[in-house]
Amino acid sequence: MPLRGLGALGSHGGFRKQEGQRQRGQGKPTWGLPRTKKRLLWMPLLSAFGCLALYLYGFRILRYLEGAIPMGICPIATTPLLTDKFTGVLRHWARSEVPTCTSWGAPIIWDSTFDPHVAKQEVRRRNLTIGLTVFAVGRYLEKYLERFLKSAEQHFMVGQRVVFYVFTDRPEAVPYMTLGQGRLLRVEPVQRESRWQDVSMARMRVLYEALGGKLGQEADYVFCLDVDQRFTGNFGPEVLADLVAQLHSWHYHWPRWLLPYERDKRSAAALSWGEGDFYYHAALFGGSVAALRKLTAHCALGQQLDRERGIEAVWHDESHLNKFFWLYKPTKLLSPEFCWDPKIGWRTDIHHPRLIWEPKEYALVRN
Ligand SMILES: CC(=O)N[C@H]1[C@@H](OP(=O)(O)OP(=O)(O)OC[C@H]2O[C@@H](n3ccc(=O)[nH]c3=O)[C@H](O)[C@@H]2O)O[C@H](CO)[C@H](O)[C@@H]1O
Ligand SMILES: [Mn+2]
Repeated sequence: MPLRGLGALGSHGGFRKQEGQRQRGQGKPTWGLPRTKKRLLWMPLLSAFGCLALYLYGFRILRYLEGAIPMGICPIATTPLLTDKFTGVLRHWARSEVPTCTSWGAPIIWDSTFDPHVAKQEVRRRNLTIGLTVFAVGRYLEKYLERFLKSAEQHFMVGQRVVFYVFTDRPEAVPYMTLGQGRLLRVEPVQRESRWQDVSMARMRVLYEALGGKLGQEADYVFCLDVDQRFTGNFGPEVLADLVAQLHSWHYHWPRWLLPYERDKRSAAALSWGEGDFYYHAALFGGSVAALRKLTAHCALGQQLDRERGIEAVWHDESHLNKFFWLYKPTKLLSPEFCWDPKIGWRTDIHHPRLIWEPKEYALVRN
């Protein structure tokens, strides 16, 4: 439709100009070509221009408009009751345009709603160690791991005791890193699955085992991340809680019925049409060791049951994670600023992205 509109506008404009010139030139057409030929020339030109504009900007405009879909806000009566174990009283008033709490009373952390120093002191006072797990299997290692780790060393839990766990099929290829005091990196070998979907899903079982072993003994809280991203800003203890879920940057404005949950009732990850709170991103989740043991056990079991039935959830581990968070509500949600895709473009509610997606080069890393 817009193309036809543009074409029509073009030919109309050309016609009007011709009329005007004919008057000034006493009836003689000043342009060399007859009117129909000119129209034939202009129409495809303008249509091609319209197509190009739509291709280049149409998608961005749609994304931009999507940002205007209201997300709802936290009821005033609830806000004073909400304090966070790590950051104390949350400044809900600082972000009155976005929801800062869930219906079950969990805070949603946005930029400016917390005082980072309070959480830092709390972690030191409790002498906590924070784990960060990442998988780099196959070509994901060369493509993403070094930048991920360097950015994590720069921005993740700065000044805290941190243990990085890299799970890989080629431990010898993990780049050497100089780490700050109280920070260490462990490399854990894993088997390489042949399908990328299986690599992604196998993380749940591997993490379950690791949390029951050394990782679970060394760390108090753990964050489990995709490797195809990098930290761009301070990612501190304000994100800590018993069970932490990440709002998916592509879906946080969408109405619930549009969210890409697994709908096939045969799958262990299935959610029916009335179910689901938010759509959570599997590229980042975290919590206490005990809570994550429960989460990873649930997802690994769901994936196993599906495999036995010969089915696979639409978004693999992410579908099972969304089912888990529907059944067991997260105690803290992170705004999309904590895992942002810059491809979406500018949004008024995204003030300070702290972790951003790397460009996806599936052809390079997955095949
Ligand atoms: C928005 C979106 O599309 N999200 C889903 C999509 O994420 P992604 O498209 O982000 O998946 P991905 O390719 O990043 O895979 C997930 C993670 O597994 C690791 N990895 C994966 C494959 C591999 O060969 N080697 C390796 O190391 C790596 O840490 C990677 O970051 O697909 C995943 C796998 O189904 C999950 O369902 C995600 O939730
Ligand atoms: Mn990813």
